[in-house]
Amino acid sequence: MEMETELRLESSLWVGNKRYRAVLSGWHFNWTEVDKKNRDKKTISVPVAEVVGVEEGRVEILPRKSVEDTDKDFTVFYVKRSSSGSSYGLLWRLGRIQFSCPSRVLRDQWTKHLRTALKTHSPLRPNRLLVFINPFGGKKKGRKIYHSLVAPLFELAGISSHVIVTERANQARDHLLKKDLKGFDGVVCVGGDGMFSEILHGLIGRTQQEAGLSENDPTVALQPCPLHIGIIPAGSTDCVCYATVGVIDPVTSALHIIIGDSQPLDVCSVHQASALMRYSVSLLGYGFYGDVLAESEKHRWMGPLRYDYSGTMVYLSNRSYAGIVQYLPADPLLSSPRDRTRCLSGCSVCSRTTERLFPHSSVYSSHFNQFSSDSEGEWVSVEGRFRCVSLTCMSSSCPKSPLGLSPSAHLADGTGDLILVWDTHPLGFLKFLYRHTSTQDQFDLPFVEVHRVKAVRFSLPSGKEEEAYKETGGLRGGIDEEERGYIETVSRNGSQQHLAERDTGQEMTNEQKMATPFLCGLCCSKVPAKSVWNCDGEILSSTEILCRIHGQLVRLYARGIEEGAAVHNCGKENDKCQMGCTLIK
Ligand SMILES: Nc1ncnc2c1ncn2[C@@H]1O[C@H](COP(=O)(O)OP(=O)(O)OP(=O)(O)O)[C@@H](O)[C@H]1O
Ligand SMILES: CCCCCCCCCCCCC/C=C/[C@@H](O)[C@H](CO)NC(C)=O
Ligand SMILES: [Ca+2]
Repeated sequence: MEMETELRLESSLWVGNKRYRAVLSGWHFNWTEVDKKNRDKKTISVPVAEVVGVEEGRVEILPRKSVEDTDKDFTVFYVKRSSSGSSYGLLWRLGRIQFSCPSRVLRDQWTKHLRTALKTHSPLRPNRLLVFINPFGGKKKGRKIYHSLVAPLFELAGISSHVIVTERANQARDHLLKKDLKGFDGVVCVGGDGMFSEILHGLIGRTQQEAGLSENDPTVALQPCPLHIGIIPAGSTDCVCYATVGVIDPVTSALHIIIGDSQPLDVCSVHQASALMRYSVSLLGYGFYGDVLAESEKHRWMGPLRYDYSGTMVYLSNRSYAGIVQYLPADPLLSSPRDRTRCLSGCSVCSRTTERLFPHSSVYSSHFNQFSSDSEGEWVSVEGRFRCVSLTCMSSSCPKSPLGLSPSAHLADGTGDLILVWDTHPLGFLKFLYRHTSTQDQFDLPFVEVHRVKAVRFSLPSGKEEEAYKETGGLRGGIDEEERGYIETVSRNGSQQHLAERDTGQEMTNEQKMATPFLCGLCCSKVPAKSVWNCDGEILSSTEILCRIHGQLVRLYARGIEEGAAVHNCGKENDKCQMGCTLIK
């Protein structure tokens, strides 16, 4: 046995009847079979940060925990990447190896050193977690997913959890706003994007309350949240999980939580006049995405299928909406939404942002304010008719769209991508939508623009707030056979020239809007002149809004998409792909 520094340990160990040389040194723990011929020798190397737990004896945890406590054995549990990769990121599974030592003293040395190394190399591992389970999310399997797949792993890792199964919407948010959170290292939500949004609002709100900051003021530099958020996917849409982990898999997410991975995330605050409306991370969408959400709310009984049904109905309704979009461009020298890069684990663009936002290396101290009224002069303004206006702080990849709404967007660069889809022929818009499902560039279309931004304002052309319906006079968006929209030609240069044709009608209440059937633009004559905003799956009650991106406002137990993960055109798992698809790195 050799022991150089406190954290280096090397000795012979047995696994079954085979002898191994095991080494704990620096950041790695590895073991190599010794009696093999050189060319067959294989070393298994596990980063210490990915060791899940070390137990005395021969331990199994599945189907239930069993311990055979022999005094010369110990078991190491670690993160093992699954060979059957998934559609985007890598699946993580629990690896296990049982070692036998020549003596009890050596066994105790190994367990002690490994445990000390774990603490040293992953300081953000949680000890105590607050867990909220939405029992009604997705296929209503939240409780089962947590208790059968996640809780045994937390127990193995020595994490104590306080579990709350919610009984009403917003219970988790209210708890985080009001109750004592002392002693918790993080908050875990078991549910979908809606449940994540509750946690996000609760934690951001609580942090600002404690810092004495007003969430309503869009110019205030909000305080980053000290508690990490873990997402165990169990919803209908788990876009935030997919875009930050690369796979929708409760075990993978639980392992990221256990080892204390830390992924900062940009958050967009949405204001009306000087009041905060909501926060968004994945999609703030007006037009198509707002209409799909409003329509889908009427068909909740369909479950997750309601989005496909509503998407088709809204597409057929063939709508476009007038609006004025103003945006504050981000520094084009730092990155671009068209640079065809991808934000992967350890992304250098996001790391540089961390250095810029937190120059004194303490994430929770001086947060640099990226946004001030000095930037007022730099706003760019465009006006016209849009199929959709979308703002996303990250790629927003999801199983339906493996590369996402904006494939080169960054999780934590302090910016969002503003996607403007000008009015166009229905087939052009279908092409745009379809490209989200493949590797084809959805921005390489003449009626689409994408801008990397720090803030956005949206307003209706004068008079539009009072107008609700537009007489279409038949085919809309089909007047000009060109793909580039007919309205775009008169209004996209930012000169704020108003549309030649004005919408007419009167303002509807929200309830009326929700009750309005989606009328088909091909055969019906009246459609509403205003859409609604879809804010991460919630409908906003205002149309005219101001949005501001707050760089790295929250941290998730995740690490972004790991390099080497593959994406299939077909969106299927590697081993199930039947289409001979191209792999995209
Ligand atoms: N006990 C509860 N009863 C009713 N609603 C709840 C409860 N707990 C949480 N919610 C609400 O349910 C909404 C949807 O939850 P979640 O995101 O987990 O599931 P989902 O199936 O993905 O939903 P959606 O697709 O509608 O976003 C959330 O906005 C949350 O506020
Ligand atoms: C002809 C094929 C058309 C396919 C169109 C695919 C477009 C997919 C783009 C999906 C982006 C999802 C972004 C995430 C949004 C979430 O915030 C939100 C809440 O869960 N989900 C929805 C559906 O609004
Ligand atoms: Ca971003």
